Amino acid sequence: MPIFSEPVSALRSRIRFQEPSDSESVQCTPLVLRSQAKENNQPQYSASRGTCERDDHGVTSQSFEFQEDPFFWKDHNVQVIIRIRPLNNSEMSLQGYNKCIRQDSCQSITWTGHPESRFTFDLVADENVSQENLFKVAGLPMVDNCMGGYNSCMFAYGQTGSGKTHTMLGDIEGGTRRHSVNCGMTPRVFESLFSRIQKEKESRREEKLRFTCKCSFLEIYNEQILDLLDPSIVNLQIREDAKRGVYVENLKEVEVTSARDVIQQLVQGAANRKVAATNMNLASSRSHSVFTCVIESKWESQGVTHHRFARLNLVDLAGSERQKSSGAEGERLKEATNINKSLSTLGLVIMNLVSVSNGKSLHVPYRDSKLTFLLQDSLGGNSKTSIIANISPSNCCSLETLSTLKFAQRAKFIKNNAIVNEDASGDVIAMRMQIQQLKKEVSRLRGLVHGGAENQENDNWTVCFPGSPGSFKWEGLQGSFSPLTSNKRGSQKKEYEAALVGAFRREKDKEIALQALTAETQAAMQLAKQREDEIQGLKMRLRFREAGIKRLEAVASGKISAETHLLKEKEEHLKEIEVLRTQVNRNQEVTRFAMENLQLKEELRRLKLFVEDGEREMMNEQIMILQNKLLEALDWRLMNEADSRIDQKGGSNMENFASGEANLLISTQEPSSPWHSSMSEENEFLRMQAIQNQSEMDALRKKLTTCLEERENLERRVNDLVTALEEERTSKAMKQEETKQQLQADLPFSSTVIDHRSNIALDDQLELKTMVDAIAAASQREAQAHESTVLLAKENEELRMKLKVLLEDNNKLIELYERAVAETKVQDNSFAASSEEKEVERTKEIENLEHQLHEMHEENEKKWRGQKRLRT
Ligand SMILES: Nc1ncnc2c1ncn2[C@@H]1O[C@H](COP(=O)(O)OP(=O)(O)OP(=O)(O)O)[C@@H](O)[C@H]1O
Repeated sequence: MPIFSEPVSALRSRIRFQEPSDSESVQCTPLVLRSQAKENNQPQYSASRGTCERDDHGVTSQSFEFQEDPFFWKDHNVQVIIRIRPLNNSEMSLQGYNKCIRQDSCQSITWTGHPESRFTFDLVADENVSQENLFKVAGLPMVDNCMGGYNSCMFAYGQTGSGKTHTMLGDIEGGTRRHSVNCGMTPRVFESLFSRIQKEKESRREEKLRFTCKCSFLEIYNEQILDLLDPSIVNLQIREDAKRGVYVENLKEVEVTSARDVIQQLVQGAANRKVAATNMNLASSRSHSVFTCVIESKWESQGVTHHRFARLNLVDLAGSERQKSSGAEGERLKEATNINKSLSTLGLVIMNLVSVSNGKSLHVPYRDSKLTFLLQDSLGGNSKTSIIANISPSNCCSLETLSTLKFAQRAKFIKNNAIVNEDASGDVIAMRMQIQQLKKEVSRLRGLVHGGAENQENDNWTVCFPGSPGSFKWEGLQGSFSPLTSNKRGSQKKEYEAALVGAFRREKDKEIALQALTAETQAAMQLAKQREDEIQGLKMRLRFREAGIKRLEAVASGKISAETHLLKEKEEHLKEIEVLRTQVNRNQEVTRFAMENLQLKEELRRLKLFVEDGEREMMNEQIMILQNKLLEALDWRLMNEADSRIDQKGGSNMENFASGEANLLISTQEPSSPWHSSMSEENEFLRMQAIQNQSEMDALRKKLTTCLEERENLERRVNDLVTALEEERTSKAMKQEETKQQLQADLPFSSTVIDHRSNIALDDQLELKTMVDAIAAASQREAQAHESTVLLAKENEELRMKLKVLLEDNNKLIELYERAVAETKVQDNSFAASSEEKEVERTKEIENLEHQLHEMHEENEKKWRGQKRLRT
């Protein structure tokens, strides 16, 4: 029953608190009545930790105080609040008052399913918390943040029908909260904002404080951005640049000067929103809506024009839903798919942000959905973000509630880096000043490092951040500045310091390298000098030789005596020895060693420095970090693979989303995705197992053949023995016959003949005994053969059973494989085709094997029967 583009009816159902006559509406249950009673100061009775109340149905529940922490946003940039809505009619008719949650304190809640899980958040708002109370706790501080120049964002998350629109928009028909108790967060925020603006303007009149507020309202429907303030503009594009950051191109911006203006825009935009009836919600938002207001202020102080700005995003997300429960079909189903997909990306972004804040380096897939791309700054960026996770307490929504609680739990760990967006002067001037001051800062730090005096006077500088008009003035360590800018400044300072330390380290390295080079040059010069010395030595020796020759000539001509010559010779030899000795000392090899020694000394010195300066520890740390990164990458891969498998098993994406945490990892499943690779790996694994089974089967077949051969041999042997026995028997019978005949012929003759006959009988007896022994041995052998045949038959049977099990295994594998192949078929047709072919081949092969086995078995049986017959 689509209610599309019906502004009046859609708007009515959307922005008004459900009328009591509506059968599907959330009723003013006793709890709601209690909440109203509370607002009317009606008496309640107190429990130890909160307020204990009993409703008309006798159900007792505890109420806990819902109060803001005034210092929360000083130390935090992300706040997570759980809002429990009252049970509605259909839930009560299905599950009565049975609830899946139990609130334990104003911050903790227990999911009472199996196993019980306890969650802690910044705040838990039970069903008694009114719209006004929620605004005071969550909305007012956000207004303060915006006024202080912080980008702020509030988004409502939760399953369909959990109360997101009620929280963010509520009843806006009446205008502002003065008119309706159910008026939601957005109108209340703007009413408060404009009254603050008015007050500020009045109190700072002399500063010429001016405010400009521009608002826009968009929805992301089926991954398309539509302008709710101008529905004729469709499919808008998100852009990103250094100056404006992330923005929607051509989105209509309307200047607003009062809360009434804003509500007018809200009413207009809400009427254009895609709303439809589902089983879970009569007026279910089928899109994510983002209401943005940019608040700019300018004032003058001490001759400087200040410029501050803040972007306020109020987001009403579409609810996650299970097709089963929501009964989505056709267009609704397509919407639900897109909603769940973008919510999955949101979940993944949050999960990765949490990992990143834990020091892991992961890619955050902001661009995987329009929602996350647009909210990039609000998630892990420059923003103070409040997340309201809406849940239903009913047992009917147990799994969805658990899923929302888990999402909220993760979101708690997101770390944003919110800074005041303030600019004290023009960007260019500020940047020039920044460069100048940075230069001064560098020289100052250099001076510090080289022991120079610290120049405190030049310690003031201004930093401007590209991409936002914000800048801040560095006033030195003693300067006074907003504590809210100090975070950013601190991190910038740290970056500069890190860069500087890096530069100094490099400089130091260069100095060390220079020293090493100088040492090498000195050594080379020494070597050159040594060469010169060597040449000198050689020249000297040459001169000695020449002098020696001349002296010998003189001795030959008798000019000098041989004795004088020898003395002279001795003298010169001694000199030469001296020269050679010095040469040996300065020998090339020795020099090389000396140089090496020098280099080693240098290396040693460097290593000592390395250890002393803690460089070794640093490097170890770096190695550890790299190792951790590697492990994380592997973990991530494994996790993706596991999740892809879960996705596979869990069926459709939407059902998965509602049924647990794994749903948050569902990605677009592109062919190059980890899911695909894990499928291929699984296929590969199955293929390998099939191959292994095949080889095992081959081995068994071989064993079977050997067994059969052995059995045949044995049978042959038994047959031989049986034939031998038969022959023996016949020959024995023949011999006995012959003896008998001979005895009959010889009977009438003499006693010697009788003696001779008795001798023959003795021989015969001996022969008979030998034959009996032989027969006994043959029978024994036959019995043994029989035994081993029985054993072999048993073994055969076992092998056959094993083969059967293997075949069954193989069939199972083939089944698995076929399923995997069917799933990857769409992405890889060629692969599927080849898999099918292989499959057919394998099936044939298995059939063949079965056939062979059957034949072998039959053959065995036959042989066995034959043998049995033979034995009997
Ligand atoms: N805290 C609450 N107190 C009273 N009524 C509530 C509360 N929260 C939600 N409701 C009612 O529950 C019904 C569904 O709420 P709502 O439309 O805000 O859900 P939703 O989360 O925005 O759903 P969807 O994602 O389908 O758009 C509405 O009639 C709304 O008035």
